[in-house]
Amino acid sequence: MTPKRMPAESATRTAIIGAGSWGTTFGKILADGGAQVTMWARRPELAQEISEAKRNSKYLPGINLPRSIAATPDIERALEGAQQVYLSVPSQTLRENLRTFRPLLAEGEFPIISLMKGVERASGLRMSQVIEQELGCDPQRIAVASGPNLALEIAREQPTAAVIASRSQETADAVARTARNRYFRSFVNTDVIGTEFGGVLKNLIAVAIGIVDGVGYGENTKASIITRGLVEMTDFAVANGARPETLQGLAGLGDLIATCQSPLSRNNTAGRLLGQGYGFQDVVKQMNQTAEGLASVAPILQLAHEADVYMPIVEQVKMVLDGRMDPRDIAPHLTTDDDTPQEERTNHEQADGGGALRRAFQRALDQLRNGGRSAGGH
Ligand SMILES: NC(=O)C1=CN([C@@H]2O[C@H](COP(=O)(O)OP(=O)(O)OC[C@H]3O[C@@H](n4cnc5c(N)ncnc54)[C@H](O)[C@@H]3O)[C@@H](O)[C@H]2O)C=CC1
Ligand SMILES: O=C(CO)COP(=O)(O)O
Repeated sequence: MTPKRMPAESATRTAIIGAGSWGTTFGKILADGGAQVTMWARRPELAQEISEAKRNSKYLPGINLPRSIAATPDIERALEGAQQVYLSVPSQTLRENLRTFRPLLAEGEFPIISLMKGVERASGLRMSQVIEQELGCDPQRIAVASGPNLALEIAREQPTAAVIASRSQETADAVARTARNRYFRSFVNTDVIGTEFGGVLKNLIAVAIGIVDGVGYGENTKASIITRGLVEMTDFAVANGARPETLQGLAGLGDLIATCQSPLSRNNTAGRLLGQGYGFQDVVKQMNQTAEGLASVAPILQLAHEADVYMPIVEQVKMVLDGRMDPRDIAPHLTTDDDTPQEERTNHEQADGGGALRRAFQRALDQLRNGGRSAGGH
C-alpha cells in the first residue's frame, strides 16, 4: 500500500469551515493528499477532540483522522494563511455564517469551495450564488465539489470520484490537484450550475426512494423512481442553465445511485421514516445530521414552476411531507396519472414540440386534483 503523504513545507494550506461529517471527511481527504488542513468547528470541545484525539466521534465514529489535521473554534486562526477555503455547513446557515466571516473571506484571491448540496429555502439560490452575493467576490474564485461521496465510506478510505466545477478552469484545476489522494479522485468541469443542481436534486429523489422503501415497496418501484428521477433532474437543471451531460456524470447519475442505494444517506433515511408513517416534525426531530432535501423541496418546486418544468416525483415528495399524500400512493403516480399513453422520454431534447404544453396541462390537472393548490409555490 502506498504510504500516506505527510504535509511538506510547500504543502497547500487549506481551511475548512464546518466540522460535521462531510467537512471532517474532506479534511481527511485533503490531508491524505498532502495538504495542510485547519478546520473551524463551532464548538470548542469538538475542535479539541479533532486536534488532540484526532477523532470526531459524533459525526465519524470509529475513524482515526490524520495526525496533521488541526481544528479550532477561532475563525481567524483557521483562515490564517489559507490558500483554499472549503465551506461545509448546512445550506440554511451559510448566508449567516458568511456575514460573520465576510471580512476574512471577501478579500484575497484564494479559491472558495462549496461542499454543500442544498439551495437556500427563502431564495432558491444555489450555494455558489449565496457566496457570490454575500462576499461580492469574483465568481472565478468560487468552485463547487459534488459526486457520489457518502462521507463515512470515504472516511473509511473506500475509493470514489468527485467533480470540481468552477467558471474558471484554472480554479477548478487548482482545487482538483489539492482535493485528491489514493482513494479520492477529482475530475473537473466548468458547469457550476449542473454540478450544484445534481447534488441538490438527487437528495429529493433519495427522499422519494426512502419513502417507498419505508412503505415496503421493492426494487421495481425504486428503479422506476431513480430512472424517471434522473429525467426530472435533467429537465430541471437544463431549464436552469446546466449542461445535460453533467447530469449523466458523477454529480448527477453517480450521486443519484449512491444516495438512493445507501442507508448511510440522511435524505434516504428521512424518506424511510416518512414512509414508515412518521410525520414531518417527528422526522426532523429524529435526524441528528443535515438532510438537505427536506428544506430544498419547496424552493426547487417554485423554480420548476417558474421555468415550466414538470417534476411529478418531487411534487409527490412535497405532498407526503405536507401530509397531503399517503406514502403508499407515491408509486402509482410515478410520472403521471393521465390516462393517455406517453412516450418514454429519456432525453431532455425530446421535451420540446408539445412537451411544455403537455406539462402545463398536467400541472393544471394536478392542481384540480389537489383542490386548486399547487404542490410548489411556497
Ligand atoms: N455527509 C455527507 O455524506 C455529505 C454531505 N454533503 C453536504 O455537506 C453539507 C454539510 O453536511 P454534513 O457535514 O454532512 O452535515 P452534518 O450535519 O454532519 O454537519 C453540519 C455541521 O454544521 C454545523 N452547524 C450547524 N449549524 C451551524 C451554524 N448555524 N453555523 C455554523 N455551523 C453550523 C454542525 O455543528 C456540524 O458541524 C450539506 O450540504 C450536505 O449536503 C455533501 C457530500 C457528502
Ligand atoms: O451527498 C451525499 C452523498 O454524495 C450524502 O447524502 P446525504 O446528505 O443524503 O447523506
